[in-house]
Amino acid sequence: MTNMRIPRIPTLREINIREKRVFMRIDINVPIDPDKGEILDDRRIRVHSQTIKEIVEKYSPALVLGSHQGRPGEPDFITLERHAELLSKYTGYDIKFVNDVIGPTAREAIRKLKPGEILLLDNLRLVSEEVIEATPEKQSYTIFVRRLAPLFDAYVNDAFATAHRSQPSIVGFPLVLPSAAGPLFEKEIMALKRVVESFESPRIFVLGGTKVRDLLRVIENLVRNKMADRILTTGLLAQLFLVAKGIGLGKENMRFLEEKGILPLIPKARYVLLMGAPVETPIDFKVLIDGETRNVSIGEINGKIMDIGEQTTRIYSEFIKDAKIVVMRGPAGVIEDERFRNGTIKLLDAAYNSKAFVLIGGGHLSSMIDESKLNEHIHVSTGGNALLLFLSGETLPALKALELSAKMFLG
Ligand SMILES: Nc1ncnc2c1ncn2[C@@H]1O[C@H](COP(=O)(O)OP(=O)(O)O)[C@@H](O)[C@H]1O
Ligand SMILES: O=C(OP(=O)(O)O)[C@H](O)COP(=O)(O)O
Repeated sequence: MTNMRIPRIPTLREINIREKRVFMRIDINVPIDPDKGEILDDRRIRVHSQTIKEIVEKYSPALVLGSHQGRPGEPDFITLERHAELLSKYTGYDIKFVNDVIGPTAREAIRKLKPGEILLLDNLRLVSEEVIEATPEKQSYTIFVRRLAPLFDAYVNDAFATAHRSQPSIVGFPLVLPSAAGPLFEKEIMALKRVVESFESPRIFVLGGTKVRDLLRVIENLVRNKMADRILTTGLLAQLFLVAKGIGLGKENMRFLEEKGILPLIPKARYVLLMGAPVETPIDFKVLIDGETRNVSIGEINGKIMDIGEQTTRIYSEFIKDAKIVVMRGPAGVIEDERFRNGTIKLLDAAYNSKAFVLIGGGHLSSMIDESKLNEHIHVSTGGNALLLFLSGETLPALKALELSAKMFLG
């Protein structure tokens, strides 16, 4: 058991939304093809469709949905028209769409909505206030919240993947309306609780990908909170730890790590090792050399590291198979190239076949999941950074706002 505290969050069982007017924040922010503007992966839309259906069937509210998509100025900042079509397809309900957020057209559409009907507002980040982060108190006074809140009886936050943002649609409404976490948010928290509050061991963290700075922060907290028995490193994180241990990776990989801004993190990596972080590093890699792939042991690395090697994959898989808790975040290799997916696929296979409770987070890793192999022991989180920050011991603003809301409205 760790000493992390999870705030008490109000759920839909504690507020009344039956046939009420409800604003529900969801996160259907999905990868978009930068040239065509098309949705590349709709997993988040499919997952949210489940909970939307659940809520409508159970409570029949006049349900208004809000989500962001991308960030202003980025190619993935698009309107939500196509998202509404997909939500209709996956829920089987006619989900109305309004190309407005807080203006007269949106407010009229919200007023007209009847119990049992569903409306999706346009991209919430079309309102400039939505991209500013501030305290819940401050956000509750934004024009965004003041325009919309009077039209609703309750607020529901089902956007776990945005729980680390202190934006009006996440933290402003809970201070002015009776609020609760939605079913998906609750499910995500239950899965995280299982990891942070469990006594079961061994607990294995399989950390890879490229977000090395964030991962070091996570590891530091894992050590402080005594949460991990082993941390199996892959991706660029593994390369950093090997360099920190004084193992040469060859010029090409060192140049790559330098370009990615990873070398300045060496002192921090040495610090977490000295703190006693149970970090394991690969003993071999799949490399790309003169257009050819080769499996090489550390100590004789030549070429660009692209994936963990066969021996490492085998040994890591054994650890995963014997674990009681497994948390996986970030792919083991350059999965965009199918020649370098083997490590990631095999580690996921070990997780499907283990008896452990498995928590999988992050977009790239989730895109490698074989959905036919999932079972009740595996939780695929919609969260990326939210999950990571939570596991690293930080208080997520969405949780804090819901906790404040419970004190204000539920006593
Ligand atoms: N050895 C490696 N060299 C370069 N990139 C890597 C390596 N291993 C993994 N990656 C990259 O990591 C990226 C995904 O990492 P990240 O964004 O942290 O994952 P997620 O989307 O799950 O949060 C992929 O684009 C993949 O190519
Ligand atoms: O995709 C998201 O987070 P993620 O990149 O951590 O998975 C959320 O929708 C938050 O988006 P943001 O990082 O633009 O605030």
